[in-house]
Amino acid sequence: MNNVTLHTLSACKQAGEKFAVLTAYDACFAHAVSEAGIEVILVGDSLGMVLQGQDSTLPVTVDDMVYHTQSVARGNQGALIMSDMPFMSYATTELAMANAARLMQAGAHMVKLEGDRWLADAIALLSERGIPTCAHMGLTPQTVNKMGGYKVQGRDSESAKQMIEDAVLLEKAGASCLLLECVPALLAEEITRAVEIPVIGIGAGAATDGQVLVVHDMLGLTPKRTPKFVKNFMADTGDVQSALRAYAIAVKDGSFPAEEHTFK
Ligand SMILES: Nc1nc(=O)c2c([nH]1)NC[C@@H]1CN(c3ccc(C(=O)N[C@@H](CCC(=O)O)C(=O)O)cc3)CN21
Ligand SMILES: CC(C)C(=O)C(=O)O
Ligand SMILES: [Mg+2]
Repeated sequence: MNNVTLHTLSACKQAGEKFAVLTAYDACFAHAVSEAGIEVILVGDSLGMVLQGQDSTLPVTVDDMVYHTQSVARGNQGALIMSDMPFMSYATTELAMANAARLMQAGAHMVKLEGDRWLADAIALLSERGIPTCAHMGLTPQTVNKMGGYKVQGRDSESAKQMIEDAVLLEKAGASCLLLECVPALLAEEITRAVEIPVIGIGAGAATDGQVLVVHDMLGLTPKRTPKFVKNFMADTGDVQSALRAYAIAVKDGSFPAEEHTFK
């Protein structure tokens, strides 16, 4: 695969072609995921739960994210690397600048921040300084204590309207990408149409421009109950490389996510 850039993702959106995203936290998975034709690798702070056994993403540090981003960058074969900024590492614009710089120097091509309109200042600053950003909206796991659990967001008309406005506002502030987690499919579709930047979904229906899953979930390796939006691609394939390819194909041909993976 040729090197994937932000331009590749925008071109996908314009052509109506779907792109695939998976997490990877180490060189081995980064190699396998990028070789399978998956456009974007997410070095997610979900590594706190998946690798460290924590019960939320809050304990993950910038040092953890730097270590895993460096490992992923060494194994990567041409995918775009997006790294999560962990809890409180972008609480002020100064913190955001210093910590995003560390992730970019570790090998990220873009950083992801969780929030809504309050992210505008940090996104504007990072973008002006040459760091592309993805705004992660909807279910934002770093605010699990405020949300009172991992719950679908944007179900009432007021919060849905607010989410659409905030998505447009963050695009205007300079966001290069959006990620929508656990929102009703119709709302995700409306947001995807309302912005020109590519939109990645997880538990957000089939209308977003890209789809993401945690790689351990789609390989059936997660010991706990997995969320509704997860499909085990290992079940019908039997080996890791085939499962990764089957996921890439299913995202591109629109067969994943299906109705059963989607919130109404
Ligand atoms: N292994 C793993 N996979 C993930 O997708 C993931 C992580 N870890 N850690 C960080 C966050 C946490 N995420 C989660 C965790 C639980 C639900 C969940 O249980 N959702 C309910 C929806 C409940 C409702 O209807 O409001 C579900 O039934 O799927 C969703 C996202 C997504 N991320
Ligand atoms: C679940 C995805 C979107 C994420 O942010 C992560 O893996 O940390
Ligand atoms: Mg995350």
